[in-house]
Amino acid sequence: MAPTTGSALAAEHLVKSYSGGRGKPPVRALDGLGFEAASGTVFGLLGPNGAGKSTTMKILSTLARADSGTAFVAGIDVARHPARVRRAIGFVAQKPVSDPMGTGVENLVLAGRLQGMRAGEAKARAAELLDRFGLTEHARRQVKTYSGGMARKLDVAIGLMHRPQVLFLDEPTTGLDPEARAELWLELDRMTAAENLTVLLTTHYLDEADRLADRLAIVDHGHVVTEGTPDELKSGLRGDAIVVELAADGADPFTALGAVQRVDALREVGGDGRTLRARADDGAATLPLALAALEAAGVAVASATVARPSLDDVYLRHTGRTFTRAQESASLQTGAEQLVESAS
Ligand SMILES: Nc1ncnc2c1ncn2[C@@H]1O[C@H](COP(=O)(O)OP(=O)(O)OP(=O)(O)O)[C@@H](O)[C@H]1O
Repeated sequence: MAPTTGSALAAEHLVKSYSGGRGKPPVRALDGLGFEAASGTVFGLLGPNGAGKSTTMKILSTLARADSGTAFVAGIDVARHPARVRRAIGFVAQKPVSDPMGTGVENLVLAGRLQGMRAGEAKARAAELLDRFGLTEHARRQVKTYSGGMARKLDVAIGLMHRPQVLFLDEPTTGLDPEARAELWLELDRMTAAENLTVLLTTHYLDEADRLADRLAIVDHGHVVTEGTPDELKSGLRGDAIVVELAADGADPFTALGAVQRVDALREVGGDGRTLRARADDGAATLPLALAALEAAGVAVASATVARPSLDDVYLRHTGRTFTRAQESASLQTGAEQLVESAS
């Protein structure tokens, strides 16, 4: 089926299995995955390791073929016209693509020439991108002397040399320190606005998906479990989280629990030691009621917070486990597979 008009990316019912190797059953990496992303937006695929994000990206960028299902990029069918798709996209892989012995500008110009740009055009575009990513003063240094954040920015610039309509960013900030991540997020914001790009971003960082994506699909076991803007997904959870820490020398937690359970506007009230948790439709309005109930019961409070639901809460709601736990179990599985591999 052709995508909706205005969508730069469209995938429908994608299925892909890999051989499990050595008599093991095949691995079903994608199990009916589908989504659409509007032109000029950043669409995020969020999921723990092994969820199927990279496989989706490989199919959309023509690096792999789906067993079944359809995919369109910039309105072009990836299975029928892979060469046309390749001209329309830029791909920033997890691993660096630049030559560490070359300078920043040499790497960019080479990438442009490989894409068929003339020398003058490639130099002008390289200068423009070096400026956009704040790399102009480092342009003539070898890339091996760059920090992780600078090298990553150069990778993104290389992916943009030929002015693609769609840019694929596979886990762009993995391995960067928090400061470099925050800086790259800012650059990516500016870049999508300036280049009028559609971006497909994969990430296993909840904060990155929240910060960068206009819309998100949460991917688990090869299919999309839920989709929307980060705010839509979080507000779908109905209500803010209220957390109250009781003072160490205050009344006993059972008295405190009983007091807040009597506040009508609070739901899902629970206690864990001296921490009380509850949900409320309007946390800011309900917190004073909870504090008044505690005071009336003679309970001293050390601190109280209201928090909007996080994407971790969204993930928990749709998959039954926290994102951190899913990520840990994926790492454990990978570790176990590596042990089996090295033992056999
Ligand atoms: N070439 C391959 N051969 C066999 N199995 C594969 C291959 N590539 C991926 N897989 C398996 O397919 C599933 C999905 O992998 P994929 O790399 O798409 O997930 P991901 O969400 O991108 O995770 P990561 O962030 O670790 O790359 C995993 O179970 C993975 O082990």
